Amino acid sequence: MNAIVSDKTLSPNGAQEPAEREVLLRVDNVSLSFGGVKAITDISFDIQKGEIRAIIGPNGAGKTSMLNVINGFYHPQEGTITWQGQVRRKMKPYEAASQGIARTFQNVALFKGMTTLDNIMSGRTLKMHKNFFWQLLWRGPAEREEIEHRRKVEDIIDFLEIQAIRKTPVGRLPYGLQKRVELGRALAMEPDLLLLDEPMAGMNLEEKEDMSRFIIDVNQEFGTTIALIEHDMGVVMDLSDRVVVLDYGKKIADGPPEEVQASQAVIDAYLGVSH
Ligand SMILES: Nc1ncnc2c1ncn2[C@@H]1O[C@H](COP(=O)(O)OP(=O)(O)OP(=O)(O)O)[C@@H](O)[C@H]1O
Repeated sequence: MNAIVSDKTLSPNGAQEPAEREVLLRVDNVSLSFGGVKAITDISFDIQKGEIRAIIGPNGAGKTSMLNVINGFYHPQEGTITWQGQVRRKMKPYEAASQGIARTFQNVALFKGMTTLDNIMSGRTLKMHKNFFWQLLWRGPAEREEIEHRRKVEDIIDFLEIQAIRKTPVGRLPYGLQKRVELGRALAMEPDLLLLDEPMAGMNLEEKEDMSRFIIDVNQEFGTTIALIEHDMGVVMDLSDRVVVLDYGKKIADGPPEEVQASQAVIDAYLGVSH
C-alpha cells in the first residue's frame, strides 16, 4: 500500500497537509436515534470540495448511520445538513442523488442477474431526460440520448478496466469485481460527492490496491469529492486528506491522518478503553 500516493500538498516543514478548499457539505450538530438507541449524538464536521474524507471508528460507532443521513436515507431528529451552501430540507435518497450525491453499500447492492454493462447503465437513470413516451413519439432524440449514455458507460468501463466482464451477469463475478462494478454504477451518476461504505471490505491485498488506485484516480481525474468509511487503517492513512473519527455515536477526533492516528482518544477507542 505504500506505493499509493494521494494528492496532498506539502507544507513548508515537509509534512503533508490538505490544501484549503471550499466546503461542499456541512453537518451541523446532527443527532439521530432509533427508539432508545442513540446512533449519532451532536456531530458536526465538513467535507471540502475535491478532498478524500474518511469516516472511521469501531463497530457500531455510527459511521453507516452518518452516510445514511448524508444521502437522505435517515432523517436526523436534530441538526442540519448544508449542501453547496444551502441548508437542505428533508429529502429522499433519489433527491439527494439527483443533487449529485451517489453512494455504494457495505454489502454490494447490484442487480445480480444483470450484466456489468446494464448495472452501470442503471446508474444513468437519473440523467435520462427522454422517457418511454418520448421514445414512442419521437425516436430520434431518445436514440441520440441513449447513444450518449452508452458512450459515458463505455468510458467508465474502460476507466475501471472491466471490458472483459462487460457482458457477464454480476452475480457470477468474484466479490472484488462486484465492488468495482458498484463503483462504476455510482460513477455513472457523475456525482459531485461519492459516498463509499467500506469499499475494500472482503478484498484481498491485490484487490485493495486496485480499488485504492481507482479511488485516487476518480478523485484526481474527475475531481470527485469522496467520503469513505473504511476499517483498514493502512488504506485510510494512505488515501485520505482528512479523517473524522466516531465512537459510540460521538465525534472524538477530526484532522489529517497522522494527527488522528496519534490521538489518545482514538487509540483508546480502538483498544476498547471503557468510558
Ligand atoms: N435501522 C436501525 N435501527 C435500530 N438501530 C440501528 C439502526 N441502524 C443503526 N442502528 C444502531 O445505531 C448504532 C450505530 O450503527 P451504525 O451501523 O451506524 O454503526 P457503524 O459505525 O457503521 O458500525 P459497523 O462498523 O459495524 O458497520 C448501532 O448501535 C446500531 O445498532
